[in-house]
Amino acid sequence: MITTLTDTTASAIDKQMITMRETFGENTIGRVLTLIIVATGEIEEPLEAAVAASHEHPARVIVVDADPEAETSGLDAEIRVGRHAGAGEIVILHARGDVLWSLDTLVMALLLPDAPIVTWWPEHAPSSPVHDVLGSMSQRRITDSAACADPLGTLKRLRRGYASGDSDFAWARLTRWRGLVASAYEVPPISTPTEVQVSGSEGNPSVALMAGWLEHALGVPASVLPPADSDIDFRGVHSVRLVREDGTIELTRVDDDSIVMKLPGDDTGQHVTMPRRTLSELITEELRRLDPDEVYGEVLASTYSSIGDASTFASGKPEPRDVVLADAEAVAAAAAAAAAQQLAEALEERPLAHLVLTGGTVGTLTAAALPEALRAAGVDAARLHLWWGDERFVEPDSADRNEVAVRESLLVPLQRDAGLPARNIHVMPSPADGMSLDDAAAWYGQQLDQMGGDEPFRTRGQAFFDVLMLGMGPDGHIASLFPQHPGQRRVSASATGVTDSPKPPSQRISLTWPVLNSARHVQLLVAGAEKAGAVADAHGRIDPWGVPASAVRGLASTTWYLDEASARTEG
Ligand SMILES: O=C1O[C@H](COP(=O)(O)O)[C@@H](O)[C@H](O)[C@H]1O
Repeated sequence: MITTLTDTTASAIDKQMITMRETFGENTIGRVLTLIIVATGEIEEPLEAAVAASHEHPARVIVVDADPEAETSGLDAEIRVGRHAGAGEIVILHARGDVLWSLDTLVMALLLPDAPIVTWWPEHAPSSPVHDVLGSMSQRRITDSAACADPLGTLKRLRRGYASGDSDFAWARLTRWRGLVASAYEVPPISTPTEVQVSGSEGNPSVALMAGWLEHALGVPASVLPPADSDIDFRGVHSVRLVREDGTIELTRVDDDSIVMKLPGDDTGQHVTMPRRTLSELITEELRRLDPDEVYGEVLASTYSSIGDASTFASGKPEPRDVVLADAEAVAAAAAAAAAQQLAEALEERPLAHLVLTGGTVGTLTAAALPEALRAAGVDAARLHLWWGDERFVEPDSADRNEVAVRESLLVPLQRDAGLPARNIHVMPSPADGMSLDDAAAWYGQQLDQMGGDEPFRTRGQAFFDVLMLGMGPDGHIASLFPQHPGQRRVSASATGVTDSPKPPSQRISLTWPVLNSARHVQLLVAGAEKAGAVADAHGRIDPWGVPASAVRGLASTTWYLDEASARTEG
């Protein structure tokens, strides 16, 4: 039985499910878990797999089909029970616009009480599943890097954002391979291989993980080679070779259903049935074990042990340019006019535009110049969203707050005179919101992830913010990312709590490198001779650890708005 609800709510969905269950005489007692599937449009294939898995793991399946691009807001739902839902029950949520803001509350209202929660992203893996708004409520988080646009890039991002409880189908596809390799290896006399080779399709994450696993387990470097027979479509791993003193162990996939295993001294080899695994087999296996797969985490970490270089987020983008003006007021006026123009252009292309504000002396002056600049550029403020690059974690009305510094000059006039909705002003939390610093940062990061989708924050090809304004301290810090400060190492979440800030107040919230590097246009707003040294340093190579201001770039442009004093280099 399938029922459709249009423009509905969580409580209406819940009521309808109870009615349908009563009609069918079913109860939820037999359901062992809630499976959340996050998809965009392509829901039938994962749904079919989940229905198949439900025979072994009766589940409530909640499919979240989110459309952040929709111009209207609303929620439609489809409820499937009985033969359309296998041994489970299915709720499909088609969420648009503002509804995405309350996705967590919406899904929470539909969870099975006291049952484990698993979230599965069949495509578009978030970089840090545990920080995703739905991932954060789940014990188990399943991605499929092979189904993403850039599989190896995705795997690296997942490594950055890994938390215990994450798993990926590129790893699950190796379970049988790993079993066979281990049993072949254990045939006596056991000796450490001198050479390890994995061949498979280029850019395939299972191939990378197989090589990583062998290196991790055997302590021998594994080389990755293309498949010997390039005419055959070898998805994933084609062969594994362990060269030992007594001969070579070789396992080679010969077709979709089998592999040939050769042991030292056996040139013919034996056929072993090992069919490629279907999506339903993969999800069924994942649901079988809800405890964390720590080996996956270890292999992921050792495969990409050197991923930590924040400079990768800024590299490959257009070189910055300088605009030098007489003084701080002129800098603020020019930057505000340019930002207004860029926002107007953004609104010609998209329904909403996103501006990130900054604290600091010139940032505050620029914000004060914005209402007039936006009016002159014809920007519809009702379609603007305002964010902050950083905030001091102090009481909400403290003069130390970056938001307080622009309240009267920007926020009040834009709301009063230009129709900026209060809900579009995304103020960072303060201690009065009742959260710890870390929870407040995580909360803000989730607001961003929810609004922007996770993908734009981690890739070089897309942007979420239209204009990002940044002040810079004399030490070269931007937002609250300070030179040589451990706070800037956190890149898995969108926002981070910073303690022991070298500049008071000591507790702050800051956007992180990948998010700061997700803007179309970046403006650095600087004035004062005391900043000339940092300006010169930041114009050198990209060096996030030493000179944070060097490591943020926009996809379309990065402009340094400087007064003459800060632009002056000695000699
Ligand atoms: O503490 C901060 O400082 C920087 C730079 O401020 P400035 O007064 O030297 O211009 C600012 O960009 C940041 O938002 C703020 O929190």
